[in-house]
Amino acid sequence: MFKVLVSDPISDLGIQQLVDAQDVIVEKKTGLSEDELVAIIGDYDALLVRSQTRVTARIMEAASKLKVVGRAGVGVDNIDLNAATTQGIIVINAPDGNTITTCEHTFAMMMAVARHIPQAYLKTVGGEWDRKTFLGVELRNKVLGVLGMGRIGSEVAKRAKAFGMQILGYDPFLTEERADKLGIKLATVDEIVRNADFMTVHTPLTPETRHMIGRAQFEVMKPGMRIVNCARGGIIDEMALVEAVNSGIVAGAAFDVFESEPPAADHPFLSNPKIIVTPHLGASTVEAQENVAIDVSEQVLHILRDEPFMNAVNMPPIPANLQSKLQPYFELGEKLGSFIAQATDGAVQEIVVGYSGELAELDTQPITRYIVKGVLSHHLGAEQVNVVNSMHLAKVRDLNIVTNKSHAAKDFTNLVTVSLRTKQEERSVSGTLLTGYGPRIVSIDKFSVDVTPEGNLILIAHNDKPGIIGNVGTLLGSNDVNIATMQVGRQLVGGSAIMVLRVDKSAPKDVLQKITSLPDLNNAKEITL
Ligand SMILES: NC(=O)C1=CN([C@@H]2O[C@H](COP(=O)(O)OP(=O)(O)OC[C@H]3O[C@@H](n4cnc5c(N)ncnc54)[C@H](O)[C@@H]3O)[C@@H](O)[C@H]2O)C=CC1
Ligand SMILES: O=C(O)CCC(=O)C(=O)O
Repeated sequence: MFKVLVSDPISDLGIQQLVDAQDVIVEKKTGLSEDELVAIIGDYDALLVRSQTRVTARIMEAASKLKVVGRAGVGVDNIDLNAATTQGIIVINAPDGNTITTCEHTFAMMMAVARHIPQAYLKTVGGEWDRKTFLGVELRNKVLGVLGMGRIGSEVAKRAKAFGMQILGYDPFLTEERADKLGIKLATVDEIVRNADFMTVHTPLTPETRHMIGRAQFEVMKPGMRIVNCARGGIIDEMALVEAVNSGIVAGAAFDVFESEPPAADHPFLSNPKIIVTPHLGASTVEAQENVAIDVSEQVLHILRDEPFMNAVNMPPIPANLQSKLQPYFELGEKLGSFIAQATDGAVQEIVVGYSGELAELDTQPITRYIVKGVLSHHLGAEQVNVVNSMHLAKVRDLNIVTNKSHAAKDFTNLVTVSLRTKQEERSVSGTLLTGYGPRIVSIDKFSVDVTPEGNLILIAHNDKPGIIGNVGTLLGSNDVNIATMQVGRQLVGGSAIMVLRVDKSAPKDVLQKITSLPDLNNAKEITL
């Protein structure tokens, strides 16, 4: 008999299939503290949560029988995925079930902020009949900027068209072809903030999206913008938003999510008359809660019964017969994928993976999954992508993945090459495993290098001229960024060249910009591995 613990309020109808299963006992215990969960989790084979329960490393460590944690929803930021992977616990989510509901909440928020509905309601129930203060704006003919054109963002864009809005969309995976299909215009973040009348964010919270709308964006924003966040707190810098509202740049904002939830009683959003808020209700409809609970219950049953399952968000089992041969290449593959994703500009259209040497004899698909994971994690957030779902995520984004094999591996026993093709450019990186030294990057584009793929790197494209290395070193040094190692690659004296620096700490963005504007320097990118 399998025991399933439901530790958050989850739709009864949604978990009915678990309750009805002959081989499952379901127990509902909500509102437990971490200590209480640690004390009882050892009895259970599966744990079902929404977003309240924080499934911490301590809980995972105490979960001696636990096979699966099921998240009835999308975001898994309340679950320690690394701890789950370490303990061999599969984490699954229900990515599709609350898309429409959250999209509709976004619209509810957009309309509420356009027409001051919460503020007008409060006055009216307070006994005032104020028909002057709440002059709103129409959505029709307005420009809506959508940052993040995944499941929810795409549905928002579809509905916005029905309201007669023009839509500008930005997403690292949005190509012009897909934008055309959706009837929207592909734009940059900068174009969106300068031109949109309304803006809504639908990205995960990742190091890249944290504060993607901050002071710099508010400074150039079209005055009178109205902003909605029904995705994750922190994508928009809360304090910068309050300043922009107070200075009149932002006419109104509607937030369902906060950097810290619940927000403190003195959080400035809660007393600002131009900012309306809801307590993370994006997914809170009868339908969505049923959908996500049905989806997650179905997959939990499959996992408990050792049947094929979907929607895993952490590490899957590795094919046993190949494990010892392939495993050393998993880390290399993921790092090469991450490296090239960070080095390349534009929406990714194709990943070409080349295996040469002895590797060409093996089924290298598991390595490819790690490579694709590395590429996608940079844009989708590390907690969303894993080796189970990386190929699927690539497929739904129309990303072409091509694998080439060759027995010749130049000077190496094995060589893995990852090339990324975007609308703007094509770049490639090759790596190998050096016995006794581990993963190494041995070429970038056409240049030979020898770089250990870890830590903070700065990749610079420049012309091979005297004094460049000194100029870069001086600039970094004067900004307190210490260079640990340096590699330079060139083909011809005086021709194009690259420089790869390992630095002891991340270089501030403005320092990278200054490097790019040095004479004979073409660009500088920070790459974190
Ligand atoms: N308020 C609520 O109750 C709910 C919130 N959510 C949140 O909504 C967000 C979106 O969810 P889905 O659409 O289901 O996810 P999704 O994974 O389908 O879409 C996210 C999109 O963001 C894009 N993205 C990543 N980095 C970006 C960047 N720097 N700039 C622009 N786009 C970027 C990705 O390429 C992806 O297409 C997530 O944060 C999710 O946790 C989801 C459901 C309910
Ligand atoms: O369970 C909830 O209500 C939160 C939903 C959410 O934020 C998500 O699915 O990412």
